[in-house]
Amino acid sequence: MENLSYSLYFMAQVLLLLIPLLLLSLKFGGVRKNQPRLPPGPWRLPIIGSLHHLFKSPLIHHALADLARRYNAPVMYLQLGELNAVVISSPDAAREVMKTHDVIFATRPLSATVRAGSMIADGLGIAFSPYGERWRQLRKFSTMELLSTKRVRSFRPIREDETARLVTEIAACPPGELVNITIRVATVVANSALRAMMGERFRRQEELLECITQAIKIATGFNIGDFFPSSRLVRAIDGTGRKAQAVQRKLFELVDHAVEQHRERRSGQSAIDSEDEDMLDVFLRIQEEGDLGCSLDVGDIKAIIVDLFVGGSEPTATTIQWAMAELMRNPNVMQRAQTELHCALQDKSRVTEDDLVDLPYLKLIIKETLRLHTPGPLLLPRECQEACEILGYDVLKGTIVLVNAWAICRDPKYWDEPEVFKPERFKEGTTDFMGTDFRYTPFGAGRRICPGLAFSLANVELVLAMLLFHFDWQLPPGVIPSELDMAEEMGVSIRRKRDLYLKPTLRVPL
Ligand code: HEM
Repeated sequence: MENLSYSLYFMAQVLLLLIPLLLLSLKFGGVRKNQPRLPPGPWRLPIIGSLHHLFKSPLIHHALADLARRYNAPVMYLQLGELNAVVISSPDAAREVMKTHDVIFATRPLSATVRAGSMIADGLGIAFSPYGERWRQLRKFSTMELLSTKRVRSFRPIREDETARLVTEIAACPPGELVNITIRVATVVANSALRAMMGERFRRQEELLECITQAIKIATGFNIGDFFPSSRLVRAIDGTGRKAQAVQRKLFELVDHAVEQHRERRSGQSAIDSEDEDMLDVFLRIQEEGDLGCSLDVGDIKAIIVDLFVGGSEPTATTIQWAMAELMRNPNVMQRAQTELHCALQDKSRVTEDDLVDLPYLKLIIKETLRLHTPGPLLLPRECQEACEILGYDVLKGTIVLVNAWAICRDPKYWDEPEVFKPERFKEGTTDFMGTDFRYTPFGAGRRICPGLAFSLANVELVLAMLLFHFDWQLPPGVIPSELDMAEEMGVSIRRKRDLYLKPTLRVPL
């Protein structure tokens, strides 16, 4: 009897507990109907969310491509610490982000590392300025004054001089010696870019390059503080913010120094011919003339120069390095490219930029290289400024959006034999770099598309043409083409993990 009354009492307790739970769940069920329909994604842990899934590969674009495949999710939701993120892995979804809703996604997120750097106090430059009037003015200034076709053409003597120096140095190597292509190419691209930006007069070039290397390491490292922006403790333990600040300060001090050098030179001489101006000259002239329609202070100048140099040099160099590696792995393609060059140049002893127009196959090689080795595999992140829908899924305001252009460029749904290097695939059709074919967006698309396209391609085409015209190339002894190491490593762009060494044989002396 005692047991029975205890059981009744227990059941009554359970019922008493269940009724409110039932009511709550009914209420909760009602709310759920109005809850956002988030895209699918991997399971999450408390606090860190989906972060642990990213550690499955040291290359984040690989890890994200695997997850998107596993969850069959062209639009995939991830909770990265305190941040909401959505990863885009299909051309249709990419079109919605970079075309249909371009304005909503035209701002970039500012990570805790970037916020911590003094960058913000000095000016955000083009890449980090939020979408709006200020960004529009800076972008217009850059595209019309610094990176226009006319301006890029005016840097032609610099490019031809630097590439001629590269050929002379390689030709002077003892016969049979292996040449480190990775370093040679990185140097020629950095020197061309620095001369175009700051002229030949910049005396602290080595210091600047070292500082930029540091900045790249910090910006591309895995900084746990970036995922917990509200936690001072995590940021303090992480310590990246302090390092970023120190490097940024040094970087800006060096650019300040270059600005001073330019000011001194300008004050001591009459107007510089527009053809002879480097980018800093253009900045200072426009600042003096004051006809930009907006203020341009030294902070802006510093931030833009750093943007252009940091954002532009490494992707340009890695494109050339990957192209050389692919040509060594594909001797037929190499032979065809060299035949095209020698036919187009006939008896000439050097390549000039005028010759590049007659090299359609070389241009196909560059396109194919940018497909297989998309330098910015996740483009540059965007931030959702207003809740919206992508392929029927809700994307919340403040969500970080990553477009996995690398995964789309290697997806067999959109490319025939995607892992094979086949420049001919671009022969037919109209796919170009302008971001209108969302299967292929190595330079991004929409309002934020890369403004350095012409500047970059001018370098890639000339350096490649010179290397293939003046030399024949062999792999190191014992390495066969199909076994050439193609491992990747994360930098500002996806670069080769190990340097590429090749043996040159001089074919056409300069
Ligand atoms: C092969 C070489 C290059 C590749 C693959 C590349 C790729 C990209 C990509 C994917 C973006 C983001 C686009 C988006 O969000 O839709 C970007 C932005 C940018 N790139 Fe490049 N880039 C290259 C070279 C350059 C060069 C040479 C410069 C300058 C001299 C440059 C300057 C910039 C700047 C300033 C932005 C930010 C634009 C903005 O936010 O409005 N890039 N680039």
